Amino acid sequence: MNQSKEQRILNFVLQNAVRGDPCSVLDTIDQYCSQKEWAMNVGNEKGLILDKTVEEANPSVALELGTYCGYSAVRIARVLKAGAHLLTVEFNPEFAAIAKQMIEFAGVQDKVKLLEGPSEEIIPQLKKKYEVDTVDFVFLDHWKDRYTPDTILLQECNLLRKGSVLLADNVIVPGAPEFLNYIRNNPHFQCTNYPSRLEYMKVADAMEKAVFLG
Ligand SMILES: O=C(NC/C=C/[C@H]1O[C@@H](Sc2ccncc2)[C@H](O)[C@@H]1O)c1cc([N+](=O)[O-])cc(O)c1O
Ligand SMILES: [Mg+2]
Repeated sequence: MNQSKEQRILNFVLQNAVRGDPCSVLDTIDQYCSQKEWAMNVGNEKGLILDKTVEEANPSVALELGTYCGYSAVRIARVLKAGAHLLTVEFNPEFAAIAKQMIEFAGVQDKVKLLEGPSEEIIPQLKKKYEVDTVDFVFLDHWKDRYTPDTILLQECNLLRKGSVLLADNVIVPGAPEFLNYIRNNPHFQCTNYPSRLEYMKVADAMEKAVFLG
């Protein structure tokens, strides 16, 4: 049975990146996806915005919705302080298996917990089953029509605290217009837009940061 694109990306990393070196894994994925096959990793340009936002938030507990191949999980984990950890949620078992291997190859598995299942089921389990009090940083990069319901669910589950930082990918392409409308008109969030470009393309995209005000 011929391989999936995601399997080809993982194989290219296993054969070309340096085991235990997260930057090498990121560069190798970016090389493959810019030269051989496009894939929906956040990429290096928006990745720099992600890096800066995570460093500024300096989270103890970070949450990612939409693991895909694990590119942003590796990207986030590599800048987390000692003792901090990332919970990343993926519901597609094939992508979860790829991401698990990617995370382990990068050597950040001690900082990352991959939770398999849909975000709408996992989020309500975070407190009791995964012993989370509140999340300090959330990266939204899953289905764009889930950004708003999951942001509401995070609030309903009391998982946000004053100062929790949300960062949403793709608010221009593919776009998340309903999320932008929700979050920018919500007095409990302070929003900032970061114009950038779609990964591996000369197409405009942007990320939206939303700080929860309590
Ligand atoms: O569609 C995009 N992303 C959707 C991502 C989806 C990822 O999250 C889960 S869905 C899920 C995970 C957890 N819980 C519920 C659902 C999928 O299995 C996939 O791993 C996208 C598209 C483009 N583009 O240019 O077309 C560019 C991007 O940067 C993108 O992020
Ligand atoms: Mg994205």
